[in-house]
Amino acid sequence: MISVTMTIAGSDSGGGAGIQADLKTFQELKTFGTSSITALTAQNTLGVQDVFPVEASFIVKQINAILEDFDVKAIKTGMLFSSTIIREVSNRLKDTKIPLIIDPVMIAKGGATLLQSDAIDAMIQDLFPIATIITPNIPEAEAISGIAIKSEDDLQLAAQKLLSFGPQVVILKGGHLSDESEAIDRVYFQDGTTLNFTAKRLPTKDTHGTGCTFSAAITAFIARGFSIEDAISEAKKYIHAAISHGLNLGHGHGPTNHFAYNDHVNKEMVSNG
Ligand SMILES: Nc1ncnc2c1ncn2[C@@H]1O[C@H](COP(=O)(O)OP(=O)(O)OP(=O)(O)O)[C@@H](O)[C@H]1O
Ligand SMILES: Cc1ncc(CO)c(N)n1
Repeated sequence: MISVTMTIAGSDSGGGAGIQADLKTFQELKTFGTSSITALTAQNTLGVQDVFPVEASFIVKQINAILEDFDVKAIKTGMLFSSTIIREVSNRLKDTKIPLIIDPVMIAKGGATLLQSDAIDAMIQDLFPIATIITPNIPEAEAISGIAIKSEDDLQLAAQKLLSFGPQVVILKGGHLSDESEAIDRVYFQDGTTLNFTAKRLPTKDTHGTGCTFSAAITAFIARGFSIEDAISEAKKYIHAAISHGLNLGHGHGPTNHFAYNDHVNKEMVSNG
């Protein structure tokens, strides 16, 4: 039977990030995607024009509607916007035992605020202790850990600090470390194990929604029963293919190509998984 996935995130009217990226990824990875929308954004490849948050109680109503009807196998969160939303969502999820992947979305590529600055504490206190995986990029890891990341040693320190907040696994996405020819994602487990997932850095401006897509792909593979390590490895292939076969749409940071994994990478993995 097909596995059910859920995303709790904001809507991107431009279709490249947020709920839209998540549902496209869930679909391409052969899971049945459901969603609880936390905020509307008026957004395109050039930036975010406005944000309209949804009432926290209505976000929980959407989650209830899904969980009361479906056997959800994995959940991801994206844009959560406020401390009230974070508290209500974590309160609803804390006893579910469903694997939870948290993409701690804070700022859009154009600079718009997708998480109010006073909401970081709520994320640390309420959401990270119940997380299976958190997937910060470098600026997010810096804001959450309070450690400026300029070197490999800083990365280690920040990762240890993030692990101390309680998630089982921390993925530090290297997409934002400058002058590297490789896009390295470093994975840290509570038992001290670390793994690096490396791919060639692709020279493109069309990276709108890469973080959303990567965490949604991890969520889909976990829902289908992959181990955490295999889910990350395969999600890295999904996002790399999606960036390399860009669609050249819009006038700013264009969206990635969700068809690329099945068209160019996956030959039998999806039917076997
Ligand atoms: N130019 C690139 N070439 C190859 N891989 C990339 C590139 N940019 C990002 N990635 C990969 O895409 C994934 C998402 O990382 P990224 O750092 O872009 O997330 P993010 O900053 O959270 O994205 P967003 O701005 O959508 O929130 C990671 O696996 C990262 O290594
Ligand atoms: C709704 C939404 N969520 C996440 C991101 C981060 O890419 C974005 N730009 N918009």
